[in-house]
Amino acid sequence: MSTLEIRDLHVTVDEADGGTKEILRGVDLTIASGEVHAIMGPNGSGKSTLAYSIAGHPKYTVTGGSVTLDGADVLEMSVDERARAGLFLAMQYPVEVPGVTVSNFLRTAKTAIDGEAPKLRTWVKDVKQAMDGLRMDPSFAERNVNEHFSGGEKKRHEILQMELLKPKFAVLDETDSGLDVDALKIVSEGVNRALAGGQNPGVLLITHYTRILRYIKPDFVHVFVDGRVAEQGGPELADSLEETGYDRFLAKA
Ligand SMILES: Nc1ncnc2c1ncn2[C@@H]1O[C@H](COP(=O)(O)OP(=O)(O)OP(=O)(O)O)[C@@H](O)[C@H]1O
Repeated sequence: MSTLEIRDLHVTVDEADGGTKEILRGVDLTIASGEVHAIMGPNGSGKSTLAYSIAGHPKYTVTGGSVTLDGADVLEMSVDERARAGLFLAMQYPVEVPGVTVSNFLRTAKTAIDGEAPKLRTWVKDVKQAMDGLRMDPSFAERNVNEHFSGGEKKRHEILQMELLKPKFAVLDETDSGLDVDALKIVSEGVNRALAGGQNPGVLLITHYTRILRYIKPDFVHVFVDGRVAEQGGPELADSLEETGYDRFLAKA
């Protein structure tokens, strides 16, 4: 059983004109193994900034608060130390890695995270099984990471990574964006397989739409407004947001 704890997190970003802007203004969130937490909120409320801050993106400066994984200070860790500690972050805009195939990338990542190369025979089987589950053509493994990937291919590739790297905690930023109805189901099934797998990960799922929550059942829903959690509840909160929108939170902010 692991816990990812975010306490009173404040984050600023450097703006192009040389100024700084505070985006996260005191985020509190605790995620335990096996829990799915959905974060919903209006555009620009800071949801992706939270994901980037947990990932250690250099553009975002933590000015206060803490992020700990089983008590260890995540903010003190380098980006690769965070991955080795068991954090996985699937970003809204993944970068292209020309010259590195999906197959090489996955094996290198797995080796770096586990501290030893995976046994070839089981690894090849695991990759094939995960790709089959996500209905990915085997030729996909020989393509360069994210190069000319369609929106749906990027999302499948992220979930493929999550299934194979077996993190303790996964932050999925808009995994549902750009997916057709069939792909949404396939990708959600991949997340559910990872949730049911031995690692029992905790998941932070950033989304605009409740449709993905029909497939991936959240234990908690957090409404993110103006850089902090404005309200939390169970899955029924997502349904009420669908009907009422964010007006009542924006009025308070
Ligand atoms: N690197 C950056 N430079 C300048 N401003 C930024 C940067 N990153 C985020 N911001 C600003 O911070 C605010 C929060 O952005 P963020 O992307 O975290 O919101 P979001 O809730 O994920 O939005 P969306 O739902 O539209 O994806 C926005 O006003 C955005 O313009």
